[in-house]
Amino acid sequence: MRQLLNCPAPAKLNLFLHVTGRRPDGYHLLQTVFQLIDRGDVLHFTLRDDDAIRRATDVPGVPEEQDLIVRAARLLQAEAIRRTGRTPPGVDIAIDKILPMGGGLGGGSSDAATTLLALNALWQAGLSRQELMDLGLPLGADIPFFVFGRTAFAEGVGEALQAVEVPDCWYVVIEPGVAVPTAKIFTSEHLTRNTPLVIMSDFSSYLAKRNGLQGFGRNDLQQVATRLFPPVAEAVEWLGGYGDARMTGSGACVFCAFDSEEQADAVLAKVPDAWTGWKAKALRHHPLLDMLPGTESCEA
Ligand SMILES: C[C@](O)(CO)[C@H](O)COP(=O)(O)OP(=O)(O)OC[C@H]1O[C@@H](n2ccc(N)nc2=O)[C@H](O)[C@@H]1O
Ligand SMILES: Nc1ncnc2c1ncn2[C@@H]1O[C@H](COP(=O)(O)OP(=O)(O)OP(=O)(O)O)[C@@H](O)[C@H]1O
Repeated sequence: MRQLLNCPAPAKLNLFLHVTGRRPDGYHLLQTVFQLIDRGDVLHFTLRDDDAIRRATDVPGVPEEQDLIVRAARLLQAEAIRRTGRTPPGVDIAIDKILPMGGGLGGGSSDAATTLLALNALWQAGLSRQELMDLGLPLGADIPFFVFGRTAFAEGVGEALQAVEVPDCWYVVIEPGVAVPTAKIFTSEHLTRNTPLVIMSDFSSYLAKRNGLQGFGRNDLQQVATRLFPPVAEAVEWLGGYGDARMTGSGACVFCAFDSEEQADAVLAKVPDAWTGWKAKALRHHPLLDMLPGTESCEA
């Protein structure tokens, strides 16, 4: 019987995001804390009788050949052949796309990371977590974090990761209804690229002192995104009435942390109809990691 695996691809929030410099290749040096949350896409992997890799679901605006899921699967297949001399079986990959594209929630990157983790197990390709992170990085700066799979303080372009403890909490997230192209924000002449460096313990001791997530640092991409995309500015302003609301990634989504689910529910009930709003719980680690390395790990 052909093996079917159903695997989660959770979203991330950037609790703060500082742009600290720019590399000669144009990529930006960042400092950020990545937080996984319990909302995301779900991917379904079904092995094939041949060696083809196919996407089984149409994703509007993303041709199959450009889909990060397909590109990640092909990269891993080539690496598995190089290592073992054998071609692993092909796979059909269906996707329940929940996360908005251009939302700053890292949906495409998380899909790609889940593909790497799931196929590495399914194919018994034997790559270590670090090797999967290295393989994913050229496809997207957020992919190593999703493979790493724990709340993390990140530097470099997001690939230098250290696990960090943050308090459990709930988030209200607003989708302002626009898609923000990441490159457009990073290439803006208005972007500040010289935020002073912090060290991880600055963040940790701030949390310990304040006993909560509100207020450390800022998102340096927010000023540019809100100027170019007014609905993002409106969402920041509205949610800011209930706490320290800020944008995740390069936008468009805006979030605010709450200590309890009840507090999150109370704010969610007031979100204007023009926007999509939802709540999510902070995850300490990626749900797939409980399940790996055995393929039996994914919910079948
Ligand atoms: C802003 C973040 O969401 C923070 O988590 C990520 O750094 C963005 O990661 P991503 O969407 O995976 O971005 P990529 O697909 O790697 O890059 C898209 C484009 O954004 C710009 N980019 C991205 C990441 C980075 N550290 N510096 C950049 O300048 C580059 O122009 C790049 O061509
Ligand atoms: N499987 C995929 N899911 C979503 N987007 C994909 C996928 N494959 C490729 N893409 C491309 O990647 C772009 C960014 O999508 P993604 O959902 O990762 O955005 P994002 O949430 O803004 O990410 P980030 O937080 O990393 O900036 C999309 O606009 C799309 O063109």
